[in-house]
Amino acid sequence: MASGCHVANISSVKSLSESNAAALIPSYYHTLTDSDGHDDVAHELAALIPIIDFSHLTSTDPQIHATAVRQLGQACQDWGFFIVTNHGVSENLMKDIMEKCLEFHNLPLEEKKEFFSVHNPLPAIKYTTSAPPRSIGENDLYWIDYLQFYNYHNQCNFPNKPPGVRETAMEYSKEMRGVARTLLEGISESLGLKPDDIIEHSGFDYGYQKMQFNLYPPCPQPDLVQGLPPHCDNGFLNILIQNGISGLQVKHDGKWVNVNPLPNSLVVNTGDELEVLSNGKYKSIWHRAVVNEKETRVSVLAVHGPQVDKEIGPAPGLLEKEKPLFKRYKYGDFVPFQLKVMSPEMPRPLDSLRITN
Ligand SMILES: O=C(O)CCC(=O)C(=O)O
Ligand SMILES: [Fe+2]
Repeated sequence: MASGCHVANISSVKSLSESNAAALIPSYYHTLTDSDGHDDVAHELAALIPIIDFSHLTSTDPQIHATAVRQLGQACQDWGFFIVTNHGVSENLMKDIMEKCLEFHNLPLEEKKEFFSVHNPLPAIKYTTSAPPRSIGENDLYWIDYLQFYNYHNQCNFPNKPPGVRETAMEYSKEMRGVARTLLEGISESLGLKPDDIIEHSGFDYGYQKMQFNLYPPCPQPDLVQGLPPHCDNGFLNILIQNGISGLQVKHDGKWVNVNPLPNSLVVNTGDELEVLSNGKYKSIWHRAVVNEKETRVSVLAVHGPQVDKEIGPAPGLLEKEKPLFKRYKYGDFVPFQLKVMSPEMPRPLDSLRITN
């Protein structure tokens, strides 16, 4: 890491936001350029983000199920982003995990610093500030503090503070894995495969899961900064809940679209490994988080991927009829390379896995 890197000297965006020093945001936070600013947001498209009724997907009526599978496939193909309703995850559990997220960020800095890490991209538990999850300390900083923890290889790396977070996070992560599994079965079917094809090929049931507690404090100059820069996520399906404050934007048809929170719904996006397993049909999608002047935005993310030591590639069932567009690779070898800042103008790390001829 460059010695001039600012992130090592910053305690948290939360404390910066709460101090007078925030009145003029330091220039190293100015990452929202004119060409990619708030003006480019296509507000008219927000209402078109697909909504998937999860109860239709799990319906025992074959026709209702088949329609839901078709809608899910269409949503993955057209948007790579969709909102899931009637998912059956308890509202109390969703409320509890959001509260634990906020309680974590409200802990004294000294307590949070136990998990502070800017150097190691994949520690078991990591708290950091200002750096997007895909970088390890650039001089472009972002208006976010976050805690992330991993749950795979039968390891449960859940934090032990604030009190009760462990139990809530364990229950929530189990629920999210279940939702992701059912969605993945539907997606597999939508590709003409057997429901458990993707799950089996990738070792999903023993797969990678990452949880992330994001905090975007109020920002006096929201038009200059970004919470998270444009990026694509790794993994299959990433599930986000948020506290009713807008900020997430998805790139669709070359324009940014606000993903406005719908009460009690889950926001789902497709990640790099779904692009690979679907042999390029369901693209990993660009998104970013912007911030606002008045309110603290909180989001909880659950990322789901293949088994870390498994070699994966386009689903074998698809290759009976088509040529592979991606090389096979071991997921665990690739994850660290995905932890890099990207922009829609740059080739994605995933593109290095493409078969070009
Ligand atoms: O907080 C959000 O709305 C987006 C979070 C996100 O995209 C991420 O953490 O990868
Ligand atoms: Fe993301």
